[in-house]
Amino acid sequence: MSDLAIRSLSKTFGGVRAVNEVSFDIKRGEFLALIGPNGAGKSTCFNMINGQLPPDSGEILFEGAKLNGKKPRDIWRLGIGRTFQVAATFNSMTVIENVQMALISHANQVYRLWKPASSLHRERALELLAQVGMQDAADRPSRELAYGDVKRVELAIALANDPRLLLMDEPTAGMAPKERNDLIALVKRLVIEKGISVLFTEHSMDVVFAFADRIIVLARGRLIADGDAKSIRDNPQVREVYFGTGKTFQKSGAH
Ligand SMILES: Nc1ncnc2c1ncn2[C@@H]1O[C@H](COP(=O)(O)OP(=O)(O)OP(=O)(O)O)[C@@H](O)[C@H]1O
Repeated sequence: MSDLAIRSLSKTFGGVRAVNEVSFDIKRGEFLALIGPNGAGKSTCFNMINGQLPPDSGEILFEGAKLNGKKPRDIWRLGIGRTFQVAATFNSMTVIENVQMALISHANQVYRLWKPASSLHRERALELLAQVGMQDAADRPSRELAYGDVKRVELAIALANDPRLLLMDEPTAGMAPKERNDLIALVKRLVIEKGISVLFTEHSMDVVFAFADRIIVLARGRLIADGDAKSIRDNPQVREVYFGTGKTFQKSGAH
């Protein structure tokens, strides 16, 4: 069974068909990239899957259960995580406190208990920080972190919820090429180790072609291609969409 099945998903804003009859699947443990030029409908697609935006029509099935109409919190509780822009309180806490907060919140959601102890979940938080290579920064104030390190902590926070599917909308936005590569390599390793599925958008084609198991391409709301790196690179329609907007697959960070 596929983890996530998207069936004929559509969304219109005014006269714009932002997402137009889009269908695709994600299998368990798959690292799937969603690409496409600006305005292709990627964010709209993400926001329908995570419950922020109701679809006009179509179905979203997670492990066979329908997600349409569910609230973001309920979708999150079902095991679909996402990387957020960090919370307003992020800078006022240490790195480990931020991860502990996420663990406390997860425990509260799942077991309905609340124990406001600062030592709570410290061991598990350290484990999560180790998984993203940030254990040595555990007791540093979060406000001192470099941008790439904030992204790693953000990932640890998302993992605190034990997701089976992780949605990452432009996780490397604003990062230098080397940092992008490192973050996506890290996510790929976690995908393999934990057997979770990831749907992500990324503007650097180098990164997408190097790490994604499969790539789906949106253009003007429609899905125009679905395949591995080679088939996408060689797809004439995909090439036209990118060359037509002055973008190439060659440049790192091309957008
Ligand atoms: N809330 C909204 N109201 C009106 N139009 C919207 C809204 N959100 C998106 N759109 C339009 O829908 C289309 C798809 O936008 P979307 O943000 O999903 O594309 P995208 O592929 O994520 O683009 P980008 O790469 O620039 O982030 C665009 O034409 C956009 O202007």
